[in-house]
Amino acid sequence: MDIEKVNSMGFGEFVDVFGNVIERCPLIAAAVWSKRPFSGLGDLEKHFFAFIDGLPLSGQEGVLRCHPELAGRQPQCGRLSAESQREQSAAGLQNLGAAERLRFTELTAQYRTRFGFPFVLAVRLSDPAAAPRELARRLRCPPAQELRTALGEVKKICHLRLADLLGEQP
Ligand SMILES: NC(=O)NC1=NC(=O)NC1=O
Repeated sequence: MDIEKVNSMGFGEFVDVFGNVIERCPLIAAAVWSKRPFSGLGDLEKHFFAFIDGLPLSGQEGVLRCHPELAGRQPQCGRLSAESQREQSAAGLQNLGAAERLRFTELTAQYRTRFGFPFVLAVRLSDPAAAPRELARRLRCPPAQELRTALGEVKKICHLRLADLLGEQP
C-alpha cells in the first residue's frame, strides 16, 4: 500500500486498517486520521508517537495496559490480536521450556505488581532467550524510567506494524 492510498482513505477505512498498530488503541488511529495527508511512513508514525507522548500519565499507562502479557495465558485462550499472535509466536516465546516459562511468568507478575502495567517488549526486535534477562533488568528500574522504556517498545511495535501495512522494510 502506498502513502497516496493511505491519504485517500476515509475515516472508517483508515481506522479499520491502522486501528491496531498501537495494540487495542483504535482511538489513536482515529485521531491521527485528522493529520492527513502524510508524506510517508516516517510522517505517519510521527503522528502516532506524538499522540502517545501528548497523553497524560494515566493515558500512557492505559496504552501499556492494553497490551497482552508476553507468553501469557491468552495465546491458549486465543484472545490475542492477530498482530500479537503473529509477533509472539514468531518470537518463539510459546516454545519456552516449562522452567523458563515459570520464571518468565513469575517475573511478569512481579513486573505488573511493581509498575501496574504489563511488561512490553518488541519481540520481533529481540532474541527470545534475552526476554527473561531484559525483564529482570527492567524490573529494577525506577517507575518513571520504566514507563519511558515501555512506551519506547510500544513505538517499536507500532513502527514494525506500520512498515508491514505499507509494505516497507521495517
Ligand atoms: N506485552 C508485549 O510485549 N506484547 C507484545 N510484544 C510484541 O512485540 N507483540 C506483542 O503482543
